[in-house]
Amino acid sequence: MRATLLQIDVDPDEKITRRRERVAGLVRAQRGADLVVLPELWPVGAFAAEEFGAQAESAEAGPTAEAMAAAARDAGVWLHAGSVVERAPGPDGKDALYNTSLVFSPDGALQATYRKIHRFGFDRGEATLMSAGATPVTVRHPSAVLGLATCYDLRFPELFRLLVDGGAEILVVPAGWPARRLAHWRLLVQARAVESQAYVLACGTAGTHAGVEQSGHSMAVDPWGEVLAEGGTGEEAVTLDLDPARVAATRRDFPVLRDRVLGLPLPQVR
Ligand SMILES: O=C(O)CCC(=O)C(=O)O
Repeated sequence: MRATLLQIDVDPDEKITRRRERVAGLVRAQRGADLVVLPELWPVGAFAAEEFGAQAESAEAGPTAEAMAAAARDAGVWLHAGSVVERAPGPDGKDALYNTSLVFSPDGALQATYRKIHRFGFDRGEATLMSAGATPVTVRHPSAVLGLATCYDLRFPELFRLLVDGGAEILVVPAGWPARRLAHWRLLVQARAVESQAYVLACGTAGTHAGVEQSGHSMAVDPWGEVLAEGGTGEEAVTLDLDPARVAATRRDFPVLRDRVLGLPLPQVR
């Protein structure tokens, strides 16, 4: 299985309409890949909070969804199109924003959406402007089950446990990770692969937007925790071959997941 992570430079001087066209062109150039992955919020920029409202769109029929559906169809590839700022009714029926990932099959059909569960920013940015998703999502690709997570989700292993329990073999993580915490990124991507005994495909952005330098360093890690491919800091396509059968083989030969003990009580301070 051939996968390509498209590490996009989110340049605030590039118009979003232009970036959409450019990224669609990059996806179209990936004919022959089995899976193409884009980063988190690449149209607007993960830290461009002041633009989230103006750039919010429908996850099913917005300009990014339409451009990415067409690009996936033209290239004949499965496409994890990263995420967009989705505008949709919240649980109370009022207008809400979500950080929503989109996955397309090669016929251009939207196979899955995933609303980021853990919002980043503490009391600012995404954490205050966006609503949280509440549903872990897995997607059946012809070669493997994909488990979806987004950026800050990487810090929450309990989500990845649920994805593994849901059958995930390849964990796909679009991100807009700051360069300041590159060491955390590399460690967490590898940790999620080792503990899940799964591939992790983690696709970040390049460049600096809203004053936040992005880490780049998109990574593909195998179920043993080995880094198969890693990007630099600029825009680039990181391509690698992976063998989904290695997930079951690793879980069989080193059966850590089988040894989980569930339902333990909370410890009492003594
Ligand atoms: O957890 C981090 O350090 C970065 C997370 C982040 O940038 C995000 O989720 O957008």
